[in-house]
Amino acid sequence: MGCIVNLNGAAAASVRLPTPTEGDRKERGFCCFPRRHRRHHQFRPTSAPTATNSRSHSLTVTNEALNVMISGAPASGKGTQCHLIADKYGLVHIAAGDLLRAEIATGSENGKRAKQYMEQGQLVPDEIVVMMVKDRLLKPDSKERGWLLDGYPRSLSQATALKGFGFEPHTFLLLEVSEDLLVERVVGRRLDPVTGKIYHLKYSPPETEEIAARLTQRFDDTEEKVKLRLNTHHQNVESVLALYKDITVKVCSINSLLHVRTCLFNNKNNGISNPVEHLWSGHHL
Ligand SMILES: Nc1ncnc2c1ncn2[C@@H]1O[C@H](COP(=O)(O)OP(=O)(O)O)[C@@H](O)[C@H]1O
Repeated sequence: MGCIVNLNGAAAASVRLPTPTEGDRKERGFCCFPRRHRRHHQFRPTSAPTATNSRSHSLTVTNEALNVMISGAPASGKGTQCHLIADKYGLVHIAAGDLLRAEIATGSENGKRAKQYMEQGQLVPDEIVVMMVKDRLLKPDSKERGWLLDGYPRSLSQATALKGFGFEPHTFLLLEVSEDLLVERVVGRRLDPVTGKIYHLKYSPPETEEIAARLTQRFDDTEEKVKLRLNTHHQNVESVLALYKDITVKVCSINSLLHVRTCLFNNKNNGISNPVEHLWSGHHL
């Protein structure tokens, strides 16, 4: 079994962690980091250590920050999970799509080129994306706090490029949701440009007429474009997985960190042992 890490943040790397009992795991949501990456992490807990079991194994303190990659199809719940995970561990959330949209907003040549690909639901060429992500990962906050890289890599060449620059994740999270559900979520998804809140016309409608009137839709959130993006996603994820297979954790249809923890805990041999499709309510995009 890999290194046990409590995703509830109840134990810190600066203490000797108890070996969790079965009951501990169920109650507090432990997850397993794959054996190959039984590295020494410095996790930043959100609460004080509580466990004082004498049967202990140690996590040596180093200055190494936690580095996580997360991948999932459009509307698979990545945004929600990223917010929760980054918040929990104090990680810098770096979303490739956000970096690209920011570039588009500057009106630069790279931004204009990127937009053409994004409108087609295609991957933006590596020469634009790779350097953008690399530069962001090199910023001091990413190095100091650790990072949660969202939506990158989406191809083997992107993964290999990042590896070549010396960036390696400790774990690769893959969210898996059925295609029908994804299309429905994407097509009904709306953004409130004032608050930044995401709504769904059917599952999570705006609270007032005033909010409803100002909602916007992402230019690539149409059925046609999401299907293109889904195809691209499925084609590319397999090759990326090949590179990270030893550190991949698959998570099915989740809508809260609790469910991520459940899936992480139940993950065995990189397979899916706890599909929680029924837990998905569709209310959290
Ligand atoms: N790593 C990447 N490589 C190439 N293109 C990307 C990458 N990440 C995002 N994009 C482009 O930006 C678009 C929007 O990405 P994103 O915001 O992550 O939304 P989604 O998860 O819905 O695809 C993608 O459809 C793609 O065109």
